[in-house]
Amino acid sequence: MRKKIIAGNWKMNKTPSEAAVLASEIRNKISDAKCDVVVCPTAVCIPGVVSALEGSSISVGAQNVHFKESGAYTGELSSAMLKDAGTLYTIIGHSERRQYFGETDETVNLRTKAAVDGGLIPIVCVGESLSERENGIMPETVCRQTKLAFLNIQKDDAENIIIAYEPIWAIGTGKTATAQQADEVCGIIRNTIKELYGEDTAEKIRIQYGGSMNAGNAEELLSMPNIDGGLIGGASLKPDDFAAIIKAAD
Ligand SMILES: O=C[C@H](O)COP(=O)(O)O
Repeated sequence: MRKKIIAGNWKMNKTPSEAAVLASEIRNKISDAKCDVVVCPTAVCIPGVVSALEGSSISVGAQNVHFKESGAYTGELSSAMLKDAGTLYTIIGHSERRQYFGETDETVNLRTKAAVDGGLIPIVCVGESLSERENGIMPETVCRQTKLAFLNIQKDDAENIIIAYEPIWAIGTGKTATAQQADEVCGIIRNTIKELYGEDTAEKIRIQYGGSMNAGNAEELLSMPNIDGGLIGGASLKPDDFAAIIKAAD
């Protein structure tokens, strides 16, 4: 039985002081979660959020990580920096990074390796666009993204990586994949992991769904056999809604 994992991606929202308040509000609402809970604020908010959540069971994640350890990479953050600041997870390859910041399957793989080597748990995002789905190449897209993200990742490390399936057409649109659609794709991703590492790894790895998950639809999505959690955008900024999603996961 895989433990569910609910992660909030706060994206480019909240100032450091607002983020610390939000973290405290969330902490007050979910003291007894049975699933893993993660919040991912912007990098500048990490120290305040880490301190607001100190002593709680909620972990902090980053929204990205660079693949080099240090050097002339203006504006970037290494695994070591994030780890030292108190983060345990990092999102990698979110579709917004792929769409607006030139993220490729190759850089997603480099970042994934750097995160693993630096002791961070990657949350690797994959997902098809609407036109890929409509043209019948959704399976090819998610298989390719998954295979390339895991290139040169050892089996022992692979099983700890989290994969987030996020159909681009469902992100921030209010248009959720049906539970059946989401489960089907998470199953395709799990099969890809089985091809790469074998059945035991495929059974252990956790696959989240992300894309307009909210308090109303979380229970159905999270009850599906291949969905092990959620990567939540908008609803993770509302403590009551985020708490309701965590309750649905428990
Ligand atoms: O990382 C989170 C996803 O992009 C989902 O965002 P959303 O819940 O606002 O649709």
